[in-house]
Amino acid sequence: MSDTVAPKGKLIVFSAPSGTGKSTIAHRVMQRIDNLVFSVSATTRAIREGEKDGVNYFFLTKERFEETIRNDGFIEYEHFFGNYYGTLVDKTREAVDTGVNMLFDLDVKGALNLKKHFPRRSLLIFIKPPSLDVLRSRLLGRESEDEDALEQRLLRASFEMSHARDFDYEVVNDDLDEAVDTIVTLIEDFISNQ
Ligand SMILES: Nc1ncnc2c1ncn2[C@@H]1O[C@H](COP(=O)(O)OP(=O)(O)OP(=O)(O)O)[C@@H](O)[C@H]1O
Ligand SMILES: Nc1nc2c(ncn2[C@@H]2O[C@H](COP(=O)(O)O)[C@@H](O)[C@H]2O)c(=O)[nH]1
Repeated sequence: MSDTVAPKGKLIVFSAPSGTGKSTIAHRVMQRIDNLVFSVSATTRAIREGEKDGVNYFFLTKERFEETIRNDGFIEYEHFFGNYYGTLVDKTREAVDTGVNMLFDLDVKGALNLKKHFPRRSLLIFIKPPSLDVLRSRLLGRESEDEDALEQRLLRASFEMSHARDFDYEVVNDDLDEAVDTIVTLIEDFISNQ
């Protein structure tokens, strides 16, 4: 898949250490911007309370995920936190070709890979927590992980933070309303100016 045939849709990518608030911000941003559709990734991780298959993720078995890898079904995929996560090629191609703007929530490697496929069509926004202590308390407050899984996520945070400068923009999610306002402006400018 390449960027050279002037596809119409734009790709907006959020990355951040787990627990920073990407999903929370994504939800609010989608309420404010028309023609912006969330890219539903595939994953092998267990479904969380309140999540729905096909809405938050396509929840696949490891075997099904690996079959999809063999069939070149992912634009990008990564393995971390003991699970696979990947962006489905068909869904992305369809959106881009039909002029739909998509919002992605990807780890840093996935974000940088997607940008390689769509260098001019993608906007990478890195969302930072105010501090690692705040990140820990947000993850604790979410009550979605056991202690081991929480420590795994915090350990990976410094790796993710080390790539912040590779992104087009960095935004701190301290005050949620302010972060959302800033990000909405960045996205609206990007969508309208290119
Ligand atoms: N600005 C903020 N101030 C205080 N709490 C926040 C803020 N933004 C998000 N939160 C809370 O932090 C927790 C983590 O947020 P969220 O699930 O959106 O993170 P995430 O980056 O999407 O994590 P993951 O990558 O693990 O999916 C949630 O309980 C959310 O309500
Ligand atoms: N490279 C990719 N990373 C992805 C994708 N979908 C989600 N993610 C990232 O996974 C972590 C953990 O998510 P969680 O739902 O288990 O908390 C998060 O940081 C996402 O950004 C993907 O398709 N590719």
